[in-house]
Amino acid sequence: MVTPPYPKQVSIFEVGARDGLQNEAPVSTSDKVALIEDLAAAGVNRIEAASFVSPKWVPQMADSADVLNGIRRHEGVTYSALTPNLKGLERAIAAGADEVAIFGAASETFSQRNINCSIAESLARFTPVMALAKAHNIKVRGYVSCVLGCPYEGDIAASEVVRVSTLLYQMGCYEISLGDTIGVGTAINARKMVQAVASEVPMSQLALHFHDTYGQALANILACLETGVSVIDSSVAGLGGCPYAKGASGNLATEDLVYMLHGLGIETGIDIHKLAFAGNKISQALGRTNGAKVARALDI
Ligand SMILES: CC(C)(COP(=O)([O-])OP(=O)([O-])OC[C@H]1O[C@@H](n2cnc3c(N)ncnc32)[C@H](O)[C@@H]1OP(=O)([O-])[O-])[C@@H](O)C(=O)NCCC(=O)NCCSC(=O)C[C@@](C)(O)CC(=O)[O-]
Repeated sequence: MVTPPYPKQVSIFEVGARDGLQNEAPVSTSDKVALIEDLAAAGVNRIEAASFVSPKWVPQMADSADVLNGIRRHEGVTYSALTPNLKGLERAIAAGADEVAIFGAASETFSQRNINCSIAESLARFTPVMALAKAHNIKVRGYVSCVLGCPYEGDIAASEVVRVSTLLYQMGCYEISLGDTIGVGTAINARKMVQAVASEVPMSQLALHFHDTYGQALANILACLETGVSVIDSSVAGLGGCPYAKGASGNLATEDLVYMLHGLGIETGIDIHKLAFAGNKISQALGRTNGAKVARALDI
């Protein structure tokens, strides 16, 4: 069923418990723990579970250490955490994160508003984070925000996306996740952006992280799959948004992504019914409807 040039397999990096819940009404630590365990039970093997940022900036993530300490670890599952600086990394190490992520931006203004420093300052701040992570044998992922547009600056030059992605890769990030933070991208632009970054960073080290604000994420991902990219970030139940990007909706819902991929004959290792169960449960805890169209249609 898989027709070249689509990959046979896609690795899904689930960000609902972090990118999703950081921008939802607060839920209890036990609801977060249950979500992460439900995701693992559904076959999700890469889960961003925590964020060791300033609790003053993002109070929803203040209990990240308790979350990581509270989960029963499933074999073969990687539990990841955001770490903006050394203090974040030290907290993540103490809490037993398997891997961490640093996050920069291709937009100066977004960088200032999100992490309170310029792009250059952020890269300097990441250098000791990379060194300490290396000393602890912890893999580091790199995010680049605003790859297809910025809430403050509008269009972002592809050359800037390539520059920041390349610097993070050269610093030692094993994977670069390209964030359409406010979901403004469309298919051809998205594909061109990925191809531009792939001229400097190997395609096998790239991931897509597309928010669905304008309902374009699935189309954009389909267009980008043709480039050979095979890692996709998504958020169960379409949870979340971005605290510094007004109007941004959540990442593409994992249920909708998995449905499309399985329809194309692309393997994910995920049981869509168990996934929808996980999404319904956290949606109930939040008192909102499940944002995944597929989960609503499956009616579990
Ligand atoms: C980066 C900082 C910390 C700089 O924040 P700052 O205020 O410039 O930092 P500071 O070094 O001056 O420290 C100020 C205070 O914060 C504390 N602090 C400092 N660091 C930490 C830490 N790690 N953990 C806990 N506390 C910390 C520090 O100890 C101090 O405490 P005080 O002395 O005032 O009591 C802040 O701006 C911050 O936390 N920003 C995070 C913003 C965030 O989480 N945004 C959302 C995630 S990014 C995203 O969602 C996009 C992504 C990745 O999904 C991709 C996409 O969609 O585009």
